[in-house]
Amino acid sequence: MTDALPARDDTIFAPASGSGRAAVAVVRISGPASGCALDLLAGGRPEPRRLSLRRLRDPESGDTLDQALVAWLPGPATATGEDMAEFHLHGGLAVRTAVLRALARVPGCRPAEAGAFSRRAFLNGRIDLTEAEGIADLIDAETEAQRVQALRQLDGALGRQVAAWRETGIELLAGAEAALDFADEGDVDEDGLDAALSGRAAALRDAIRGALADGRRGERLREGFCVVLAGAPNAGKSTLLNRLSGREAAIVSDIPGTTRDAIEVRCDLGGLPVVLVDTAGLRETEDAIEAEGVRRTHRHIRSADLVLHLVPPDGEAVTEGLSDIPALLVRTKSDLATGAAAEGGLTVSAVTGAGLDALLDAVQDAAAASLGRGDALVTRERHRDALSRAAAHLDRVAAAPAGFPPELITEDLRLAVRALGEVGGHVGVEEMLDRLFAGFCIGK
Ligand SMILES: Nc1nc2c(ncn2[C@@H]2O[C@H](COP(=O)(O)OP(=O)(O)OP(=O)(O)O)[C@@H](O)[C@H]2O)c(=O)[nH]1
Ligand SMILES: [K+]
Ligand SMILES: [Mg+2]
Repeated sequence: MTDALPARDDTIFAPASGSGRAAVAVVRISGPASGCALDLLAGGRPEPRRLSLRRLRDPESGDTLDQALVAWLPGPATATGEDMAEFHLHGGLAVRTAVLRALARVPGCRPAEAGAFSRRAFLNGRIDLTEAEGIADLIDAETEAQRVQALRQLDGALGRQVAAWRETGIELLAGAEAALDFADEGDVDEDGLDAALSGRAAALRDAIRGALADGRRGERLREGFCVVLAGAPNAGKSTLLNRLSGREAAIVSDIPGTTRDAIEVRCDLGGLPVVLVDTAGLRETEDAIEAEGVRRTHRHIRSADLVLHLVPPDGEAVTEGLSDIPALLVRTKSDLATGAAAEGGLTVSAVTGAGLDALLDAVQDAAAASLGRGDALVTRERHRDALSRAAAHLDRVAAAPAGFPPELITEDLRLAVRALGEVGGHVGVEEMLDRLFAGFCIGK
């Protein structure tokens, strides 16, 4: 899997649960001194992989720190691949602080930095990079669809697929290198191999490009579907934002030009993450600060997934800069509207609440169409970049004309395999080639 790395001889510990007051707080330890920490604090190592009740004592003073459930998890079949221990403490701040202070005095133990447990799990080959990212995303998941997507990645959906593609790439590379080595000896039919090779490279390229052609919905789901509220000053943008988010996030007044800085509110719409952005009203203005606000509004509009274009009863639609972005016309302040209803769009009143459910349904539908339900393979720009490079190299192999220098073909295959390896964090190609060549039977 990963290249051999020197064993880490330090032991790390950290609270694994939140920082507030709670019934239980979990402290995890990983590294060679984990067992020693149990010896010193809990009077010994209990039966492995079972929670046992122990009195925890300060190793120096002998004072009781807590009555806690402790677990002894000898490596390497642990989350990090190292010896581990867990303390399930009473969740008060003073208990936690006392135990962490005692652990810091165990020889070889030190507090963990952020992500240190997952980092060790990766370095010890327990998880690949995509699974590490899945853990991070699962912890950050705020909505149901994000949870599903993170769990799928943690489960290895992306890692396994890319590993299979990489395996195919390595086979192609091994075949091409063998052809290169033995071409002059007449053992391998070079032309036959070329045709098969370019066909297989094209198939691999197509599979990768197929996964990339997903409308970036995995990335969008991590970031949230971005809905920008735009329109003329006093159209009622801030009032609508407050109403939709259920809190007074933005200042509302009857003075046009109230909002200058964009205000973002994250919300959960039927399990989908949506970011609502209130913006400065669009108009020509002499006020330098408001003008900067308007420039920012245009920037937000350009990066929006959906624009809610708000128009009050007496107002006109602002068209400038809105043409290429998916937009929904929203007629505001319907409680004030007199005369015939205007044509087109949705009609709402932030004051009476009329039309808000229909508006939320429309936004949710747009978000669902754009985000999917967490079944995307690619969830980060990092994956997209590496996979795109792999596909480009395979494309060159597939398109190479007859008689193309075989050294260049193998180089492109090597780079494709390397790019695929980056996704899971496996970059050492040589050792895999050695293994493959060892079983590669050409009789030499
Ligand atoms: N009657 C009624 N008044 C509304 C409604 N929505 C907003 N208003 C009023 O319209 C005025 C402007 O509202 P804002 O929410 O500040 O408008 P805005 O679009 O954010 O304005 P700027 O930030 O200046 O661009 C305020 O006095 C609001 O109380 C509504 O649905 N009905
Ligand atoms: K206003
Ligand atoms: Mg406003």
